[in-house]
Parts: sequence; C-alpha cells; structure tokens
Amino acid sequence: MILEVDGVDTFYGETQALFGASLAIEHAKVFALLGPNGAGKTTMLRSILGLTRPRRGAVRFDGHDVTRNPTHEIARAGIGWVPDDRRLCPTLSVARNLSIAQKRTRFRNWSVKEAAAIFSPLEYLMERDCENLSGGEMQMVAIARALVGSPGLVLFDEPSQGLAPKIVGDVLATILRMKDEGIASLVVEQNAEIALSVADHAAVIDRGRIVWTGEAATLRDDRGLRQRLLGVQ
Ligand SMILES: Nc1ncnc2c1ncn2[C@@H]1O[C@H](COP(=O)(O)OP(=O)(O)OP(=O)(O)O)[C@@H](O)[C@H]1O
Repeated sequence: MILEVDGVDTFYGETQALFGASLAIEHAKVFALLGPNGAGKTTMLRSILGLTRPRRGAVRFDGHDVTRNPTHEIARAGIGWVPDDRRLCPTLSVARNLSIAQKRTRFRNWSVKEAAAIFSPLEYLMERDCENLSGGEMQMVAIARALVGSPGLVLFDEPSQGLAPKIVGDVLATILRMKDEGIASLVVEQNAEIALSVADHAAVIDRGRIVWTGEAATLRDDRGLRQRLLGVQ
C-alpha cells in the first residue's frame, strides 16, 4: 500500500469531523472518495497532509508512520496536493510557480519541462503570471506543480469543480497518465460519475464515517447501490 489511513478521528476544536475513518490505497492505483457536502472529504485530505492533525489513529505513507510529521515533511516524502482553490502564487509566472515547487523524492523525479508537457497548452503559458490564467489553465498548473514535487501519491480535492467538460476530460486523462507513470491518486469528488470513471477503488463517506469501500466498478455498475449510498443515479 502507498497510503494507509487507520481509524482516524479528526476534530475542528470540539467538533468531530472524522470518526474512526480508514482507507488504503495501492501503489499506482486511483482511489475515489465520494460523499455529499460536509461529509468529511476535505478533512480526510487535511488529516493525511497533517494540516488538521488527527487526534487518534494513524496515517502511513510508503510504509512510514507520518501521523505526527509536519506538513512540509509529508510533502517532501512524496505526497502531492491539488487543492480545490488551486492556491497558486498569482503574481508569479507559471514557470516560477513550478520551479519553486520542484522536489526530488524516491519516486520518479519530474522536471518542470516534463510536467508542463503533460498539458500541451502549458508550454506556451510558461511566462504568463498565474493571475492572468483561466480557471482551466490554473487547474493544469496546479496539477503540474504537484508533478514537479515528484510524488508517489497525489491528492485531488474536487478536481472537476468549476471546469468545462473538455477540461474535466483532460484532467481525468492526466490522472490516468500519472497512473501509467506509477503515481497513485486519491480523488475526492461530489460528482461520483466523474471520479468513478477513472477509479480502481472507491469509498463513500457520510457524516465523518466511511460507510462503504470496494471496487470502483461495483459502484459504477450497480445503480441501486449508488442510489442508496449517494442518492444519485
Ligand atoms: N475549519 C473548520 N472549523 C469547524 N468545522 C469545520 C471546519 N472545516 C470543516 N468543518 C466541518 O467538518 C465537517 C466536514 O467538512 P469537510 O469540508 O471535510 O467536508 P467535505 O466532504 O469536504 O464537504 P464539501 O464537499 O462541502 O467540501 C463539516 O461538518 C464541516 O462543517
């Protein structure tokens, strides 16, 4: 397993957001974490990254317990993050946003050029300041920035949010390209259909509890199960 989250309880102050939540992601596989608004999907990503530290339970990445490690060490170990609000440095160029994020890890090491080449338009935007990019272009830069961190696992928070269908297709194709390169992904989505179209495994979270986990194909093919777990067709 590249990632194991084991019985995690996470709180915001006194409010508990995750209750004994567990999931396991295999090397070079795509895992979809699905669930409605407020279910705890972002909190799961924050718990993995150490941004909101679990009060109980453990997070193991690549065989090492990282539960108490600072966020920058967790990133340096090879976990990339594509946040829903992108978080690029707006006044810096695309090239600079990528070069400051570059890291070497024990996984495949990506150059800025290689990461930018994953989306063809990026190569032509390298000198553009990030504040002058479209939403779709910002998402491409955010993914390329995760890649130059040379990750073994990338966490995607609602990657389809606010994007045109064509761009969503490009993002999904990139997740599969990354998988071919040996990179696992954890895709957090409210849109089950989008995430399940690329996922190998999936889990459903509801009010802070993992209520189902299994093969993505099972959820994809069983409309009744999807309806029962997610309330969608
Ligand atoms: N900073 C915070 N302080 C207090 N409670 C929070 C905070 N962030 C999230 N929560 C609460 O924790 C619970 C889980 O939120 P979380 O953002 O993880 O859900 P989510 O599944 O990602 O939802 P969404 O799809 O709307 O982003 C919610 O009840 C939310 O109100």
